Amino acid sequence: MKKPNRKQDALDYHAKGRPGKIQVVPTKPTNSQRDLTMAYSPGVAEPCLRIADNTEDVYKYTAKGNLVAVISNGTAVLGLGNIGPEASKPVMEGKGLLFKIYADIDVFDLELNAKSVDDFVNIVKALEPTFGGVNLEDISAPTCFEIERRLKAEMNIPVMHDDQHGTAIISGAALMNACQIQGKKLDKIKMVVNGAGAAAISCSKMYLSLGVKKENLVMFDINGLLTPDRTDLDDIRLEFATNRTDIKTLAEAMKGADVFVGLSAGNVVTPDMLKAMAKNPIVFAMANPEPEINYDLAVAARKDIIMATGRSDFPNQVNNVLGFPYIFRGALDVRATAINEEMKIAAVHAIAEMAKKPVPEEVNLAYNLTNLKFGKDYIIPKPMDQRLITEVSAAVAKAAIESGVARAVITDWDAYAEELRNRLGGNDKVLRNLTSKAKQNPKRVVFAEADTYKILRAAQIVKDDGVAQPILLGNAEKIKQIIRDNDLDLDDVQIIDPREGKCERFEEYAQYLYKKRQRRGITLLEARKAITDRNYYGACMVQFGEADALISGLTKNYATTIKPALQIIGIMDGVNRVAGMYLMITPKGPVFFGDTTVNVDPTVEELVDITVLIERTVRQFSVEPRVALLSYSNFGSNDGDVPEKSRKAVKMLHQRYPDMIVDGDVQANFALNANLLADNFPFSTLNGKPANTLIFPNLESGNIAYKLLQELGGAEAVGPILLGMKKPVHVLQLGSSVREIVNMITIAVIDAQEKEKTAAQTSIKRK
Ligand SMILES: NC(=O)C1=CN([C@@H]2O[C@H](COP(=O)(O)OP(=O)(O)OC[C@H]3O[C@@H](n4cnc5c(N)ncnc54)[C@H](OP(=O)(O)O)[C@@H]3O)[C@@H](O)[C@H]2O)C=CC1
Ligand SMILES: CC(=O)C(=O)O
Ligand SMILES: [Mg+2]
Repeated sequence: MKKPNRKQDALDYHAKGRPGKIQVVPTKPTNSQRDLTMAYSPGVAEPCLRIADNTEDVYKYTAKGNLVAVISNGTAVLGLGNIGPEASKPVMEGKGLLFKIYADIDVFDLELNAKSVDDFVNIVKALEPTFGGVNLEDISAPTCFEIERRLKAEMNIPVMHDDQHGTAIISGAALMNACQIQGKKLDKIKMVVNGAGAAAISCSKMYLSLGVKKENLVMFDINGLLTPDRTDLDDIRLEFATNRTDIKTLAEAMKGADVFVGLSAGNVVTPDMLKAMAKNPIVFAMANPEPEINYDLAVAARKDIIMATGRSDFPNQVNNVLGFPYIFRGALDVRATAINEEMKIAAVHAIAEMAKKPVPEEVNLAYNLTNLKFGKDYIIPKPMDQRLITEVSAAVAKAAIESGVARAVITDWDAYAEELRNRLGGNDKVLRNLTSKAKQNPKRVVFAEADTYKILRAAQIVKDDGVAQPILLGNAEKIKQIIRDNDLDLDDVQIIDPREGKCERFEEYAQYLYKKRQRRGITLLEARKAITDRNYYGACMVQFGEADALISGLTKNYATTIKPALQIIGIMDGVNRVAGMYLMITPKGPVFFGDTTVNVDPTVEELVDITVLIERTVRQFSVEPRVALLSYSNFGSNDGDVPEKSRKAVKMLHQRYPDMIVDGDVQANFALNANLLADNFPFSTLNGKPANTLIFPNLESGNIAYKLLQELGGAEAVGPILLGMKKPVHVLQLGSSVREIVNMITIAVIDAQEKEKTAAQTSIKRK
């Protein structure tokens, strides 16, 4: 089978749109002359003078306190080696991205042309006024040890070489837990460490401090076993030299070993080596991107193994990503002058303990798993576990205070935990959760416009990700040509050409349409012609259970696309109309908008129907709906047909659905600002939190609002999500991007899952 072109995907991911992965975003208003006067000269002079009087005020008036420098010279980039500072930049930008999404820390990545210790140290030291902390990254041993030692001694902000200490913390926690599960004692285990670089040395020191005995640890570098008689070793490595004379090779060392730790290079360990290890072995193959031994090979070699890698695509990802965002978060929040041993050990224990607690459902969902629990395949928490920020950052901050390196004190730990949770926002999380939900039960999705590159590209992505099984409708030759021209891996995907005589279901579908519409003026001839239209054919496939969902609309207008689906499939029982909704991913979090696509000027009853449809669907996305019916007035403050309509609809909703959190008429700013609402309208049933579901009084306002937000507010629009159809049909916006199509396919799969669930419940009730 042809391999999907993932290398090209990775290149496109970095190159498309604005090149790279991060940008700088102003945090203050900049929209008037007055704003600019304050942001720059003359207003900026005021904070300058305050800071000149009291240097500590730099934390008060600038971004320093939340700004970390990720600094590398490119000499040991992942396991790729000394590839230079420019080539290390994607990794450092990636690290910046992770700092931001996991701990809301801003990062400048700095790639230095500085190989010698002196050059490197002088540059970084001079940067102290700018940053709240320094994360050294991918600097090779032994230079990295001296660089870090000097910077820690000579700087007054936290400095941490993450490959050393981040890795030591995470793998230390993993080792403690793995030993507990395998019934091994840290002070008894026999350990083989492959690699004697930054990560391996520092991890080994951590293991010794956790109880591993030095005489039970042997270490290898590229030239073999570290022994005292080797003349090429510096003092740091000589510390791990062994006097054992019975072993020379890695294979020999592995015989009877309890634990293998790899921080070296990919594919240097064989299944036979694992077979020679002691009972219940522990293998951490942490080289990136290729582990020392492939995960599948390792678990095939030993049934009793605990196997971990640095990668996210296998169980037990032992990777420093689990630590650095939260360690720096805790250190910054108490303005620590250093990241000391106490803070590191606190992080080890916080991470290890977290793995033993029950796993929140959203973590299972995020990883497409059903029952993650402490055990061989779950020795440490998953990177997407949102408890990490509260558990690890708080533990680190506490240890900083207790060990005397904090310059700020936290007393209200509950408030701090809430502050940490609020830092996470909820944006990409919603999309990630939707993808995970879709992957749990992928569905067959038929594409009416499969003869376009964008659709095929999206089909490739959802197929690769296990979100959906695509079915391609269209001219088979043309589709195959596009697949070939673009090196796509869709050869094994079903292609159907709906032209007469080219597919077996054609006549059956034509007869079905004819029967449904014969009293609405259609002839059999016309029905046959209609079925050659892929929107009719696709709708029939869904109606007849040959596909679970239909996606169309990329090249045709909305009305043309939706009409065949309405004729063939029709609307849901108990529902009076269809409606359209968008999930808007805004800088302040996700908000649902409706009706944005179908009903031009709904009556009060229609507005009630639309609200109910939307409220139910929002629930299906695992979000508790808080619904506001918007207008230009607040709870009767203005007369007019529009506010009157929203008001009446809310009254009916309150009567018919007393449990629904819904209110209106209300202006958008009040609906979205909980404080403003509480101050002015304390009686509102929306009080407490901002609304997350906005119902517009008519199509005009809904459509204009979402398009404005998309174009001017930088929001991502996921949709239009068509609600109320009997079976899943979703209509793309004309000219949607591949990302938008992928999002819609995900929505369609979830829709199919939910409809399947409802059908099953209905059939149980009937029985
Ligand atoms: N999972 C995680 O979180 C992390 C993983 N890593 C991974 O660990 C590896 C090392 O990183 P780092 O310590 O920063 O880099 P360094 O360059 O500092 O160290 C690499 C070490 O590996 C040794 N080595 C290379 N090839 C072999 C081999 N075939 N057999 C034995 N030893 C070998 C080198 O030997 P010599 O000294 O003789 O050159 C050196 O001691 C990388 O693959 C990196 O991706 C690093 C940090 C975190
Ligand atoms: C994960 C990491 O920091 C590395 O592989 O270098
Ligand atoms: Mg690294």
